[in-house]
Amino acid sequence: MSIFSINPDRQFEIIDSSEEDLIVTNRDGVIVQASRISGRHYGVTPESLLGQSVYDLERQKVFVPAITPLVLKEKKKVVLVQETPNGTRELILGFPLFDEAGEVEYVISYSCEWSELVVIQGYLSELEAEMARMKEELTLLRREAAVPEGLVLASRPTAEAFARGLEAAELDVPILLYGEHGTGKATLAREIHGNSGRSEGAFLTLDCRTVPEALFERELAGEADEKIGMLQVAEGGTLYLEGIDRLSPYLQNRLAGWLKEKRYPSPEGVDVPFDVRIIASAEGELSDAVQDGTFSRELFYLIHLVPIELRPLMERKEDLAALIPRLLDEFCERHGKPRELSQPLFDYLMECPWPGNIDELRNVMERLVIGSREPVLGVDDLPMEYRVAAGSSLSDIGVDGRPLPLILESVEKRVLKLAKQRYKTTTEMAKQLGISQPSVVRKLKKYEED
Ligand SMILES: Nc1ncnc2c1ncn2[C@@H]1O[C@H](COP(=O)(O)OP(=O)(O)OP(=O)(O)O)[C@@H](O)[C@H]1O
Repeated sequence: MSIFSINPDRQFEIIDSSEEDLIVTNRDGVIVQASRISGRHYGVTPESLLGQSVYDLERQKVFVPAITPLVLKEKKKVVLVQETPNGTRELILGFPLFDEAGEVEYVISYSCEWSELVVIQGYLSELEAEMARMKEELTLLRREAAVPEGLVLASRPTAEAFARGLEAAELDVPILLYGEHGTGKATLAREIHGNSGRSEGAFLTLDCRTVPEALFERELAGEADEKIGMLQVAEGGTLYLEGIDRLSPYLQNRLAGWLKEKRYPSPEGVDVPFDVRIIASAEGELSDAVQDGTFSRELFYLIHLVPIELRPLMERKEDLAALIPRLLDEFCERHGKPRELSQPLFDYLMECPWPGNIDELRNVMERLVIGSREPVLGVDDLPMEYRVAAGSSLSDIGVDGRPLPLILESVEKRVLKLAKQRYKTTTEMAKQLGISQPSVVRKLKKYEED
C-alpha cells in the first residue's frame, strides 16, 4: 500500500493553480477542493461541486460511478472509466492520502477525457513503432560495425562461424577451424587473434601441409644459435597450425605431448614452458580421422574444444553475391580498368561450383578484369576453361563407360581448340589458361597428333 504523506494545504495550493481536472474529497466523501476546470465534463462549475457529497452526486447520476468510495474501500489507487452526463467517457484515477494513523484522510481524483487518452495511446503506439524501428536499425548498425573491414559475412553460416570465433576469442582455449581450401579459415584465425587478449602478441602461421617432416620440430622449437623457434616468437600470442590433419602420426604424437605439458624441448635439450594459443585448421571433421586411426586421439582432444566450420562458397550464395561486385571493384581499381558485369555473367558466376572457394573466385575476377577489352564484362570475357563450361554441357562429351582420364582429355582438347581459335599466340593462350607456354605447346602438339 502506498502512503502519501503530503501537507493537504500544499496540495490545495497545487490544485488551485492546476490546469488539470483534479478533485479532493475528505474521508466522508465531501468535495473539499476542485481545480478551476473541474466539473466541466459534468456540466457544473467547480464552485458548485465544493461541499457536495460524492455519494449524492453518484445518486444524481453526475459521477457514474464515483471513485472516492472505491478508494476509501480499497485504500489504494483506483482507475476507472466514467460516463459523464454529456455522453463523454472519462478516465479517472483516484489516490488515497493517509493520516498519521494510516487511515485515508483525503482522496484525490484526477480525470482526463477518454479521447485524450486515445490520442495519448496513439502517440504511444507511434513511439513504440519508432522504438522498434530504432532497435532494428541499431541491430543492423551493430552487425555492420562488427563485420571486420573488407570481409563479407552476408550468409548465415559465415556470420555464425565468425560470431562463434569472436566469442571464443575471449576464452583462452585452442580453436579448431575446418573447411575446404580458400573458405576463410586463416582469415578467421587472424580475426580471433586480433580480438583476443593476445592481440598484442605475435600471430604466426605454420603450414603443416607443406613443412617437411624433418623441419617441423625445428620450426617450432628453433635451432641452437641459428634460428629462434616459432613457439618462442609467439610467446603470449597465437600460433596458427594450418592443415594439422596432414601431419604425420609421429609429429601428431610429438605435438600432442608438447601441447599437453605446455612445454617443448629446446635445441639445447631443456624443457621450456610456453604460453601460446593454438588455432588449428583441417580440411574435414577430424572425428572421422580419429575413428580411422589416421589422426591422434590425444591430439584431437587437445585441440577439439571449439570446432568451427567454414562452409564451401557454393553454399554461401549471399556471400558470393556480395563478393563478386566487391572483388570486381577491387581489381578494377588495382588495374585502372573501370568495368561492369553483365547480368548473364553475374548469373553464371553465381552458379559456378567454385571448388577453390574464395581463392578461386578472386583469381577468376582478377583474370576477368585483366583480360577484358570492353567496359561491360560478359560470359565471353571469362577465362577459357570457365567459358567452355559455360558454353557446353557434359552431355555431349560422352562420359558413358569411359574412364575419367579419357573424359578429362577430351575436355582439355576442346578447351585448347577453342583457345587456339581465339588467341593468336601460344603465350596469350598460356596466360588465359593459367598454364605455362611450354605446356600449351606440348598439349597442342599432343592433340594435333591425335
Ligand atoms: N569472409 C570473407 N570475406 C571476404 N574475403 C574473405 C573472407 N574470408 C576469406 N576471404 C578471402 O579469401 C581468401 C582465402 O581465405 P583464407 O586464406 O583465409 O582461406 P583458408 O580456408 O585459410 O584457405 P587455405 O585452406 O587454402 O589455407 C583470402 O584472400 C581471404 O582474404
